[in-house]
Amino acid sequence: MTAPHPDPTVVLQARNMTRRFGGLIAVNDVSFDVYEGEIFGLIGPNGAGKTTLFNLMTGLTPPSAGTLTYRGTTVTGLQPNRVAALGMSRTFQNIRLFRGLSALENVKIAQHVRTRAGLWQGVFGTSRPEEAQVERRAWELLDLVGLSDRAGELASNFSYGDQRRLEIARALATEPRVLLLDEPAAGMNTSEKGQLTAFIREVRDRFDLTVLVIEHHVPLVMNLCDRVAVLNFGLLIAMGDPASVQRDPKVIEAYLGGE
Ligand SMILES: Nc1ncnc2c1ncn2[C@@H]1O[C@H](COP(=O)(O)OP(=O)(O)OP(=O)(O)O)[C@@H](O)[C@H]1O
Repeated sequence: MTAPHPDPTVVLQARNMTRRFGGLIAVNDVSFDVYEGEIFGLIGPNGAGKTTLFNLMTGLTPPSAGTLTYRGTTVTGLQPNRVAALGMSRTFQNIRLFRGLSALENVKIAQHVRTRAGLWQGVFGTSRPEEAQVERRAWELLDLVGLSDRAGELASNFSYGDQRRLEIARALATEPRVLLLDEPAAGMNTSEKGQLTAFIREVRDRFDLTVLVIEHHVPLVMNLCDRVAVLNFGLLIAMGDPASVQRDPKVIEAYLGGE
C-alpha cells in the first residue's frame, strides 16, 4: 500500500531470473523492481533460493535464464568484479574477510576494485599519492562502522557483529550505489541486532544507497525494510510492504509448512 516514493526510479530490474542445479530449480522465473533509495528485504524459508538469487545478481553464479539490469545496463553475464565496479557491492552469509590481516588492511585491499591500480597493486603496493588517499578513506570507513580504534587488530579477533561491520566497511570501500547484505544479523547477539537497523539506515542515508537485504530475523526485516519479497522453493510468492506481506496467507503457509 505504502510506496516509498510517489514516482520511484527503478535501479534494478530483475526479469524472469532462473537458476537450475541439475533437476532442482533454485530460482524460478523471478521478476521484480528495486527502487532508488529503498531498503528491500528478501526473505523465505531455508533453501528458498535467496542466496542463489544474490549470487545471480552479483555475477557469482550465471543464470540459466533471465536478466538483471542496473540503471538500464545489463548486469547478467558480467564477472563479479565488473558488477562491483558498476556500483553493486555485497557482503556474504559466510563472512569473507582476510582473517590474518588487520581491519585497516582489509578495508584498504577492498578499495582497489575502484582505484586505477587494481587488486595486484592493492596487495603489493601502489603509488604514494594514491596510497595516501586509500589509507585516509580506509580510516574514514572504519570510523563510520565504529571500528577505527581497532584498526590494527586482526580481523580474526573480532566478534561476529564486528566482523559483519568490517564486511560492510569493505563493501562500502568500492563506493557502491547498491549494497546487498546477505544475513547481516547472523551470529549477532541481541544488542548487536538491536543496533543493526539504525546502522543500516544510517549507512543508506549517508551514502545515498539502495539496500537489498536477506535476513532470517523477521522482526529486523519488518522494522528495517520499505518493501519485502518472499521466496519459497525458488518462486516469488509475495511482495509488498512488511505488514501486508506478514499477513499474506501464502507467506504464513510457506513458513508454517516448512516447520
Ligand atoms: N551450487 C549449488 N549446487 C547445487 N544446489 C545448490 C547450489 N547452490 C544452492 N543449491 C540449492 O539451491 C536451493 C536454494 O539454496 P539457497 O542457498 O539459495 O537458499 P537460501 O534461501 O539462501 O537458504 P538459506 O536461508 O538456508 O541460506 C537449495 O536447495 C540448495 O541446496
